[in-house]
Amino acid sequence: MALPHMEFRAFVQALKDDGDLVEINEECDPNLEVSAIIRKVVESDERAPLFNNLKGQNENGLWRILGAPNSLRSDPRHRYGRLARHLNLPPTSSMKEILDKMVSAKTTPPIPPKIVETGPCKEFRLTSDQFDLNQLPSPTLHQADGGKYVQTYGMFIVRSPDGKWTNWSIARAMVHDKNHLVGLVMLPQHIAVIHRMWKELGQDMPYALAFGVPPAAIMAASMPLPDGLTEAEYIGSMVNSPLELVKCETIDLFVPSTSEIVFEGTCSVTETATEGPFGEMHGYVFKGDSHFMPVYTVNTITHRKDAILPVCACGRLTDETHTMIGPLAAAEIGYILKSNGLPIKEAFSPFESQVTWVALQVDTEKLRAMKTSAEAFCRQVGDLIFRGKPGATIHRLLLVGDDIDVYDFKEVIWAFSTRCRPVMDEYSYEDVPGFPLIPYMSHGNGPANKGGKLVCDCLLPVEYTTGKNWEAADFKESFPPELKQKVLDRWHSYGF
Ligand SMILES: Cc1cc2c3c(c1C)C(C)(C)C[C@@H](CCc1ccccc1)N3c1c(nc(O)[nH]c1=O)N2C[C@H](O)[C@H](O)[C@H](O)COP(=O)(O)O
Ligand SMILES: [K+]
Repeated sequence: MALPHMEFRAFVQALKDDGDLVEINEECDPNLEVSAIIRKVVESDERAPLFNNLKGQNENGLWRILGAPNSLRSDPRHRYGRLARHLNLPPTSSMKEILDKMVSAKTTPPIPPKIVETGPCKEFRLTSDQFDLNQLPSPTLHQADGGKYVQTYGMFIVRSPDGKWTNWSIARAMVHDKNHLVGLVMLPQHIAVIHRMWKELGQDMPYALAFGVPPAAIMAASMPLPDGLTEAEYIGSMVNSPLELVKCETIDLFVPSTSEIVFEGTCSVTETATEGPFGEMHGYVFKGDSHFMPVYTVNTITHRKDAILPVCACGRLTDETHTMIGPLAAAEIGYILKSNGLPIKEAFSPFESQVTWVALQVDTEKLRAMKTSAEAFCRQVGDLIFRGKPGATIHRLLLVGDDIDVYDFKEVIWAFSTRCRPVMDEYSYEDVPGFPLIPYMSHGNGPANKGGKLVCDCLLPVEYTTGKNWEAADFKESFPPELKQKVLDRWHSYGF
């Protein structure tokens, strides 16, 4: 068996070996019961549930479900262990180490994938008359959802008409009927950019939807990497070995050979159907909130025996939409700012902001050397991020000083609450694209697709000129080192 970051089934085994899996062998109903269990799991950072016995499985075991594939572990020492396993990092890895790994391939040469003849994803093949997506155990995730969201953690594979750019990404999709899905295709996402290219040609867009792909691949699929970049090569470079891909049965695209399940077909560039409502990443489902979205035809399904469908039952904290979308966007945002010469050290999206904020730790010594003003610096950061794609889902950028650990929300909210004077220290952006899925946008007072963004300056004026002129009134900063050491040494003998 391959390594966990390179094969989904090995990844599930690794979770089991870590004691991070609960196998449920009693029959469970994909209509809400499965999702209710997953919801309870992710709201308490419990072990990942593997549903081995679903109502509606077919004779070849199509399909089982793994819930909460990339959510949090309750043990603080292994908090991000499931994310670490996606990248072949130690389960004790910090979020910084995980995100640094995700940007590590920016500076190493791409490693193209290797095409292989066949693979486990080809064990079984079903043509469109041999399956019904409503009969298979497609899960209903929230009672007010508009359909069965079978696609929440699979990877769409689409390619530009000239064949030069193959994009891998996660985008949601629900069952429309026996052989069709309808899915969210929205700009500035690359799946929508490529869909438009096919629309201009007047040709339906070939797609593959691979479930249970190599965990390292699904991480890159969820990251806003640059336009034109082919994730397969990026991931190869990140894991320092070529991904193995196999050709689809009916279209000229390639999928990871160890994928659990592969849907193949075309995405219409003319036909749409109602999509949603869906219990989304910000924690809401608005009744009747559906939109017309493209229809995907599922012509063929290939799969492994007893294949596993990974499912993200998203909503309130903490699931894959929080552990991946915000942090991976923050990683890309941090990289963009640094490569533009700005003095940014770390970037993270706090879960407590429902990943609508990114906190940026500033190297204030370098900042002072810039001899810049707060306004100029904040505008420089805001212009670079809010006018680009990686910032699409982020509505607040918080600039904090060297003393603030952006991976610790207590630190971030302390700096924001005490160093950023409301209005005066905030720089607004009303003329940039907004993220229409945030409730104050989709169901708020202003335009859903435009504006509503801020750069919040949580640096005090002295940090721009002469440097920090305070001591934190806390154990760390308000006592001489030898006294602190004495207290720590004698902590138990005092009686604590
Ligand atoms: C990890 C994850 C990521 C997404 C999504 C999901 C999960 C679990 C859900 C559970 C399927 C929910 C939904 C969140 C909605 C969302 C929309 C647009 C941006 C971010 C989130 N979803 C995406 C969705 N994107 C849509 O366009 N469409 C989607 O439906 N994403 C985010 C998406 O994968 C990232 O933005 C990637 O950067 C996209 O790749 P790209 O930059 O276009 O090459
Ligand atoms: K991507």
